[in-house]
Amino acid sequence: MAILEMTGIRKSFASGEVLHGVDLTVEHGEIHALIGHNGAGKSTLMKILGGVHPDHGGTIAIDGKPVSVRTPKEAIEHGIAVIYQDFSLVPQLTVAENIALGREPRLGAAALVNHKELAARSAREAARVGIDLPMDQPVGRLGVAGQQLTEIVRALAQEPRILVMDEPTARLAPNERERLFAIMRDLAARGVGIVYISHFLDEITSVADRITVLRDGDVVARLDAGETDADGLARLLVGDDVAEHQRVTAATPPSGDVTPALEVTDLVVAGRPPISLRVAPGEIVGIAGLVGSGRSRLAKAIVGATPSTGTVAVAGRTLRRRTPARAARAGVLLIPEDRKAQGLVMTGTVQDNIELTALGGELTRAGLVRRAARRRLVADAVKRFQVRPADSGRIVDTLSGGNAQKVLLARAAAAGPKVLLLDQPTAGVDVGAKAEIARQIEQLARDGMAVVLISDDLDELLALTSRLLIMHTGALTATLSTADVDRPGLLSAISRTRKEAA
Ligand SMILES: Nc1ncnc2c1ncn2[C@@H]1O[C@H](COP(=O)(O)OP(=O)(O)OP(=O)(O)O)[C@@H](O)[C@H]1O
Repeated sequence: MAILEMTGIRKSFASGEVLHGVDLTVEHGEIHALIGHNGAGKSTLMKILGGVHPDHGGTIAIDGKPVSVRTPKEAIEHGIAVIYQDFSLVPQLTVAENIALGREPRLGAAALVNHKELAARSAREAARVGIDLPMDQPVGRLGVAGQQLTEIVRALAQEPRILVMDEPTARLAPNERERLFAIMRDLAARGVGIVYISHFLDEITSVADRITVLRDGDVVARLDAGETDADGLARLLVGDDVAEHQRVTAATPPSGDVTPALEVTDLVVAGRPPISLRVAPGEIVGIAGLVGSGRSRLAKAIVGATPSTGTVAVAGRTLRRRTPARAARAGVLLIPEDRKAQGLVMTGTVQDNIELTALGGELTRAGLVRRAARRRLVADAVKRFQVRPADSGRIVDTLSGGNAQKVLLARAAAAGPKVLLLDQPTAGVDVGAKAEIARQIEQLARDGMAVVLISDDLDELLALTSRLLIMHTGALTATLSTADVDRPGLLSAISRTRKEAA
């Protein structure tokens, strides 16, 4: 008997019905992948299972018995744990406190939390699944990968019978991903039913047992993982004409003596060795490394979002007293990894968000044509980055995760900076849109923008960049010419630097 059966699930929002009678069955010990394009309805279906959207049609049965899952608490009582795509952590609380959230050990009958017991128990729960985390740090200070791992430990600590993971690897580096797969296989071997959402199609064919494909709120295919490969899945997802992962002619940096768009000299961040780098106008430079290698931190330091010493020059002019606002005015923009905390105003419309950075530019001075010009600019950005629905009046919080990510990119492009620092720009974006975003990044470079691309997606780095910088524990350990390296070569460069530094 199946551990989970969702039957005829329907769900509507004010904008209309987004799930049109979806069936999903998961067996004991099965890893079941749920895939589909951005906005297909995957997260909505899993939020229903997690008790977040009580008003839905259809039924849910566990071990053949119909159950009511109308609140998150009911979901937990039925042994359902859901790891959401955009985290539900409390940034001010420590890692240990977040892991124990809602399950805090009490001191006697009093309402006081037993902090000592809490810290010890959370550490035990993390150790049991082989995840190493700084237990007494506020979770808001961790990078996105650390936050993702905290969510995973928290979910596993509930010892769920049904575990849902909504894009758990979108923000993890390759080594962390492998660890998570080992955990998943182990849980499955113990009979847990796992629903796994991911846009990494090659991961899916290797880790999942069965696959359900959603398109616009309908199930369009159900198959065994062994029946297909990543290309086959890509075709199922978006039709026949996609799945281009080949090299998009990497932008060639202009030859001769051009002033670099970005010149970083002896940048020292958190006491690590000084870093210098130059990026020419029209060049795309990639930064690869493991989680914790200091890539995001370097990007933040360049725009002054984190303290550093050394100099940063944009188009030959040194930035004085670096802050993100000054850096943006000088023409260098960072699109951070954490779209919710640092990137987007979730309660604002798509229009509001895109204007936010585009303002301050020429549009504010354009007098009468201002409003019309703005509207055109936003509509153009929405179209270019394939935001769905293509409605600039939509509140960002009601977009699917991948579409929110596209708004962030559209906004950056609309601002027209000289230098764009992109930190994991396609995390959570489906294959079709990914290829389109790659084309847009390429186009921005062709138009003369310098791009620094931080990514865990090695194929993306290989397809788009002309040079690759490898980082490890805050230091720049190698520079490779992309033309001279392939995927295995890049992987080994990333892990080699780890051994050398150890
Ligand atoms: N709170 C909401 N209000 C209105 N519409 C919503 C809300 N939440 C989701 N939607 C809409 O429901 C549809 C399905 O979204 P959902 O987040 O389930 O997609 P998804 O398949 O998980 O996409 P992604 O891969 O981008 O995460 C989208 O059109 C989205 O805009």
